[in-house]
Amino acid sequence: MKTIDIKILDPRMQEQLPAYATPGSAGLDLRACIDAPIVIEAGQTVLIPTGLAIHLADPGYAAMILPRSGMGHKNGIVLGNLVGLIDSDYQGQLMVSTWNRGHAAFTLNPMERLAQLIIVPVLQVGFNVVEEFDSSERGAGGFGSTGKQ
Ligand SMILES: O=c1ccn([C@H]2C[C@H](O)[C@@H](COP(=O)(O)OP(=O)(O)OP(=O)(O)O)O2)c(=O)[nH]1
Repeated sequence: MKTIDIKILDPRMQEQLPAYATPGSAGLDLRACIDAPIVIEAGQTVLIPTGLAIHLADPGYAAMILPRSGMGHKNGIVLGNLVGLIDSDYQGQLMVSTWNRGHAAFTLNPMERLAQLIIVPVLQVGFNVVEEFDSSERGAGGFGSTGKQ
């Protein structure tokens, strides 16, 4: 398993570093490193610290912050930026833009599992400017152009 550098910015995270819940898990839970419960009103977005910083260092990787399914589906707690993209050279604290898209206030408790982090491979590309592309079966068709079935 690849290892990456991590800084523990909040001592409470010492005992609960993100870990894969099962051998097949893709995501690492991120916790709300807050000192007291925060009430997030319906429609409100708040930036929540995680107490952690990572440095992927390799431009062939990125990290993404995604909602937790249960929090999103049951409580309407998703991400204000929909997906958080963590650059390989970012060394600051991982922050979770937390959006209550639901219709009721939600109380976020200290150290509650809030979102999840996945590490993904990334391909950086250069551009080859052309006038015409080589032809392809799809061409410019999109947005349902292949029909409903
Ligand atoms: O949910 C997020 C999204 C981003 N970041 C951090 C890591 C990322 O590498 C950095 C910049 O993010 P992004 O490039 O998406 O932000 P931007 O609004 O385009 O600002 P910048 O000009 O800093 O790139 O902020 C987080 O901690 N949480």
